[in-house]
Amino acid sequence: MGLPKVEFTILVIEGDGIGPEVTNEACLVLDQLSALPNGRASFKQLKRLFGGCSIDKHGVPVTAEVLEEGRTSNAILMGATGGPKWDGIRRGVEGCEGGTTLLRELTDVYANIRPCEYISSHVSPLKEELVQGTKFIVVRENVSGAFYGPKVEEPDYASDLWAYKRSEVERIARMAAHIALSSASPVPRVISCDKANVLASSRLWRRIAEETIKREFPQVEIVHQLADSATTLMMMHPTSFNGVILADNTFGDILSDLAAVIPGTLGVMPSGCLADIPVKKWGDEPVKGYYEPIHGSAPDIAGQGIANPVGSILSVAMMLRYSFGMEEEAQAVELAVKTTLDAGIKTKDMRGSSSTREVGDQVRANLKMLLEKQSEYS
Ligand SMILES: NC(=O)C1=CN([C@@H]2O[C@H](COP(=O)(O)OP(=O)(O)OC[C@H]3O[C@@H](n4cnc5c(N)ncnc54)[C@H](O)[C@@H]3O)[C@@H](O)[C@H]2O)C=CC1
Ligand SMILES: CC(C)CC(=O)C(=O)O
Repeated sequence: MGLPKVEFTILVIEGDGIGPEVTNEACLVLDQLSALPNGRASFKQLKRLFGGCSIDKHGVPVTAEVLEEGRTSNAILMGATGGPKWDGIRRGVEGCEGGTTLLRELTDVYANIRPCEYISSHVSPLKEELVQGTKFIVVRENVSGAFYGPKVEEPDYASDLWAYKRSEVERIARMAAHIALSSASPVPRVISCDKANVLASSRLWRRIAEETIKREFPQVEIVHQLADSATTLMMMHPTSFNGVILADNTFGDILSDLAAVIPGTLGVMPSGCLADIPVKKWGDEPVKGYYEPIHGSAPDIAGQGIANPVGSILSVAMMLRYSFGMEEEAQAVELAVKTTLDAGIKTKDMRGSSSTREVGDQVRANLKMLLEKQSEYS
């Protein structure tokens, strides 16, 4: 008899629009891993309302009970929230987006890790020779800056305070250096993007990021790039960003969505928000993480069964790696996705004709074979 499985509790927030469709495929991957006779972990899923569906039922985007489950669970898997129905409710934490920022803040998931790798499927609007070989990871500060500063919202005046403290920049710079030294990054290099020519918060950002990385990670190169010209360079020479892009909450959000042009669709981009440096190996204390595809609720395609579940499934791979130290399982999920896409099983956004469910089914069929092979050799 093998060792008893470790049970992890996952708060699952399917959310709105395509959220439930893509999250369902990712949850089935977790079920598949839980059911493995010789697997090392099982995943208890708490499916809860959040965002627009919670507003409709409870009048708030997130209830106190769900926030508490977010705080106490080992990890969170999120679909996406929001949509035109709730666009009018956006002040404070009353709206869908406010619920999301509140949960991020409460769980202190300060580092949003957003990998971008070129997947050859000929849907990138950029020339193949430009995008080939692109591999970078955006490390975005996730719980401060303009998203969180006090807001003034009057009929004829509005403002958002875009502020950073030394400690906030230090910890995200450490995370960026850590990721730059991991196997996720092709080179030990951090490209920090800011607007130090204009914004005071960016000047602090640049100075502290540079000091922290030079002092604590001398083996990591740090370079700086203004965030506006970074957008042009990213489209003209994507591989010049290979390594880690470090950016604050606002610039990181924009640069990582822009990065979706490289694979050619938002639908394949995963992300993880971490509350600490990732788990090094299986058995270490889990690191709290909040995982979600980077896309939104895509109301234009919701309910049609054509949403791409790849970003959500790859977010589960990130959860396995970064929160639980399950590297072999994470790699198996990633390979199962790659094999599925290489075989032409793709949704419409990748010029395929498969449904969300067909892509998910094929990923799980491939994963089954890969896990069986892994267990033969272990
Ligand atoms: N984390 C979250 O909950 C986020 C929520 N949102 C919310 O989502 C709503 C819609 O926002 P948009 O700006 O339209 O961004 P979006 O990411 O939902 O959609 C942008 C475009 O990408 C396509 N797309 C997105 N995900 C896809 C997938 N998995 N498969 C195939 N195509 C996909 C959509 O069809 C659309 O044409 C808004 O209410 C926004 O606030 C936006 C970003 C993040
Ligand atoms: C709070 C989110 C809905 C905004 C967003 O686009 C993000 O941070 O990913």
